Amino acid sequence: MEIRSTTDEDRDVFVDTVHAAFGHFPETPVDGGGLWWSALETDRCLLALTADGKPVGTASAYSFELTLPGGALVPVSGVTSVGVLPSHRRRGVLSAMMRRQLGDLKARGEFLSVLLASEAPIYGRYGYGPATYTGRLTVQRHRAALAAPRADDAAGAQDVRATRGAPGADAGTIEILRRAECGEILEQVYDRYRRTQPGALSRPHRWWELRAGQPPISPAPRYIAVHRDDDGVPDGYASYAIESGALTVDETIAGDDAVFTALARFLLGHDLVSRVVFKHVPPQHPLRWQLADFRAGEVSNDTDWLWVRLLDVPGALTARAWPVDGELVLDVRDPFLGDHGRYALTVRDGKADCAPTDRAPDLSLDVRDLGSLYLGGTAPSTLVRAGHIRAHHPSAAALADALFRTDLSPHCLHWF
Ligand SMILES: CC(=O)SCCNC(=O)CCNC(=O)[C@H](O)C(C)(C)COP(=O)(O)OP(=O)(O)OC[C@H]1O[C@@H](n2cnc3c(N)ncnc32)[C@H](O)[C@@H]1OP(=O)(O)O
Repeated sequence: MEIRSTTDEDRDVFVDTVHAAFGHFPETPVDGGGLWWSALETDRCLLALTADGKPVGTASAYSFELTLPGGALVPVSGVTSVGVLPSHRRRGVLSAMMRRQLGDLKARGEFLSVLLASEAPIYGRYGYGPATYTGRLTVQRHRAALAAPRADDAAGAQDVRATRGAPGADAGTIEILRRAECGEILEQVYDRYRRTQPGALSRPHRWWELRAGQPPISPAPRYIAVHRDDDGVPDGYASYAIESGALTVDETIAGDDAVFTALARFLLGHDLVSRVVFKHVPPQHPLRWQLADFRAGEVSNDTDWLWVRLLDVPGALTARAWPVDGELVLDVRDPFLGDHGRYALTVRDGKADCAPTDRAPDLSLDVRDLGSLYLGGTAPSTLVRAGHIRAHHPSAAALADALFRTDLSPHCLHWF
């Protein structure tokens, strides 16, 4: 079997092979763009071919920027379009492609790779661990009143007042636009948002230009509620559609919590719908707590989203910011790439130094588990309790929890 990168001439073969691997028939072109294949970077696509030249496997990667805890923006590969024809599965084609791809990424000097997994059992063996999580919040519209905030209530004991639809309750304005009327507003608002949100990925201009991906990028019909601040500057949007009595929100992008609340209040106030479904709500999002009736919101589709793979442990650990000072010795195994390293992580004033050491380890872990911890979305103590990470003394897990924690939970809602 041969694995080689593609050229522009291979594009149709590559896309046909991906479709066949996923059990789809070839797509007919969509008027005005919208094929997410259009954003593929040909030189980052791999084809696996049999000895007689038949294409049987595909893998690719997009060039994104990832926001780390503390706000550093780093280049990452967004692995995608991974597929093997049903006729050639379980013969090691994927493993061969992953080995080639990880080698290529390291050779490019990248220290992180990310992906969205079609099935959870596939990618742990290649060193990827689930690192961000997401869910869907469904709110019954007739129970959707938001509670008034209590933080500034000096008495501290007043009853919750329902404020749904209360005029002037939120600062700024909301305008409903059609997708085609939005110009570059969505791209600009999204870009400002993702730079401050750990775990968020850039959406390169090319994606918006080509209308690649899912709403609100794609040409699928959607209403867009654009929020503007008191100076008229757009600082949030929600993309949504109404069908069969349900208002479904693809994504709510907000510069801060107050803008999110204003958009949520607007969406929850719609007549003629029985429920409002917010997709991509991260765990512990305050919206659930803002409902006057806590049980009016039901969380479903609670699942992993972004998986992270460290390609260079010191490079990755020194790139993110750290919330407290401390020292931790990590013994990290990377079975797929045959690597093993022991590192002293020393954090001072938010920055880490990470150097090889032969000191006794605090934690022993697989690189996939380090991927899960890296963005702060998974507590080390959880993986110790699960039996995946070994803590060598009683205080190791608590120390690691304090170090890996982030002020803002990581979240990613880009689909690729
Ligand atoms: C980032 C993305 O693009 S996600 C999309 C992934 N693609 C899909 O889901 C499309 C449909 N599925 C496929 O195309 C294929 O089944 C693939 C790509 C998932 C696997 O390709 P294969 O060539 O069969 O994998 P390969 O033979 O290299 O398997 C390697 C190991 O993974 C295991 N494995 C592969 N696929 C799966 C799976 N879906 N579930 C559980 N284990 C799996 C194999 O059993 C094997 O285990 P072993 O090393 O212990 O023997």
